[in-house]
Amino acid sequence: MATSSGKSVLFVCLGNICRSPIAEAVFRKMATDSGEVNNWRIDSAATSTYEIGNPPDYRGQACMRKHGVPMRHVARQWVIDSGAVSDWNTGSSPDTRALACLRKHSIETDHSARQVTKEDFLSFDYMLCMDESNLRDLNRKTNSVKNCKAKIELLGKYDPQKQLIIQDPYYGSEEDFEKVYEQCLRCCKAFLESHS
Ligand SMILES: N#Cc1ccccc1-c1cc(NCCCN2CCCCC2)c2ccccc2n1
Repeated sequence: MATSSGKSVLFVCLGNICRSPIAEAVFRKMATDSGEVNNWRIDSAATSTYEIGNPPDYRGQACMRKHGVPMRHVARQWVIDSGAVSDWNTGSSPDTRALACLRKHSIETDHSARQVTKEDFLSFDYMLCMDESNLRDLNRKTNSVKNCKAKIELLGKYDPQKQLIIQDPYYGSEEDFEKVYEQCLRCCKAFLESHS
């Protein structure tokens, strides 16, 4: 849950391995560079169960590395790989101070895809999705959520170049991931500026 002065944004797409992890990483880097990252809770999720637990698509990771944008969405595997000697924290996320340290040194960390939960609708200020089918899926899910807090919008609504839809690059090429990156750059910049 974000602090009272904090704001929160959940980026959403179909599988949470292509578009929304890129949007999350781009927004986090912008918020970090502008000194505001500690005011924000930033996350990403899927409308589907297609890829739960999987890392971001390798084409998206390559695109992020090329642009020097650390990709975070630290997963359980971070704890399992480090192999805690105790079982005190099995299954929990890494300590936020550890995350901050990783982030500060632009150390790339793992991401594991997750599906949007009912709690997300109650705890995020914004749920920003990529295309009309994400919007339909999210709005349909709100039917079973009482007093939804989140403002559900297309991330493309913030694009100064008015490209409303961020197309699914899953069956696409490196260029299609580059286009997703450019759109996320424009939209996240405008969204951050209009909410700072
Ligand atoms: N669906 C669609 C679709 C339609 C047009 C363009 C792209 C996609 C597409 C397809 C994916 N996985 C292949 C099908 C998955 N299986 C579909 C039937 C249920 C069992 C799972 C994606 C996976 C991750 C992120 C984005 C994806 N996007």
